[in-house]
Amino acid sequence: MLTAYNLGKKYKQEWALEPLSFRLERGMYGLLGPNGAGKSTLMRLLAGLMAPSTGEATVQGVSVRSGLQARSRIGYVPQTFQMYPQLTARELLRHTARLKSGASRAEQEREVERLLHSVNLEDKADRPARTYSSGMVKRLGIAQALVGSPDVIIVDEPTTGLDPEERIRLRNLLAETALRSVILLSTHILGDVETSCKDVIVLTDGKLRYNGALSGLARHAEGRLWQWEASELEWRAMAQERLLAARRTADGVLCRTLADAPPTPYAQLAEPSMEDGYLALITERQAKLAECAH
Ligand SMILES: Nc1ncnc2c1ncn2[C@@H]1O[C@H](COP(=O)(O)OP(=O)(O)OP(=O)(O)O)[C@@H](O)[C@H]1O
Repeated sequence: MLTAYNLGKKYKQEWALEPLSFRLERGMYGLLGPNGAGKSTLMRLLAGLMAPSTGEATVQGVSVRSGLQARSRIGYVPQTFQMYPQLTARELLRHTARLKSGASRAEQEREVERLLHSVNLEDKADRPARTYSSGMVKRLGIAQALVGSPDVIIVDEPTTGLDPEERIRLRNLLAETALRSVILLSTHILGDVETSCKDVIVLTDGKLRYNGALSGLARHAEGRLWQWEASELEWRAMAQERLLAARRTADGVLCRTLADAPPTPYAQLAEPSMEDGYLALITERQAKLAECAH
């Protein structure tokens, strides 16, 4: 179990992450938010890599800042995983196993082989990392985070740079791991969250905006999602940035937008998806900021 109690981070006078609290049980959770929302700050705080300005995070009741005891319980994969270029995948995983795992050498070896297989790096396991593609480095990053079967795995943008086959393989590996661990994955790819996570955390401007079931996210766009068919001329005259989607039809362009009132007399309320709900959440905030600025 991963818990945040009043956890927050300030840089000088500014909150990068305003104090927040939550409790995550075993399973896979999506962490969503626009650029600068505070996702990396939250992940680094939860991984114990950064001292909070307030509050604390714990794994199974142990503070994530309590050194070795906590480190073996947490696996973290940063957005860009860096390693010594001359090390091979097998060497890195062996080294990580020695540091993190209390198991016997023979068990550590078995785990290294199992992980190389899981991330499809068996064939390249003895080549130096400098010869790896970015997707292979990403997969190696995931494998090192899984060493020692930690209780919590935090992954920043896990599928960026992976081809579709590898993306599916990785998603399945994380889904299987989520049966026994807490997995928090930050991503800009809503599809990854939709296929893998039951619950989601949304941050905007350093604030916790939503923490709950993925299915509940759509509710934020309910009664505010409008759809109508515009002629091509009307569509060209519209403020395009206000449209969530525009799809050509036989007679014109099918438009969707978020608004408190119908944007045209022909617009009808539409059934929102999780993505519409997410966009409603993050644009609400931007709209309020714009109002304040005027
Ligand atoms: N070292 C730092 N010093 C000052 N401000 C910082 C520092 N690191 C991050 N910030 C600020 O904290 C806020 C949150 O940043 P963070 O990197 O956590 O966002 P993010 O959601 O991960 O963004 P992205 O999706 O772009 O990676 C931003 O306003 C950022 O400018």
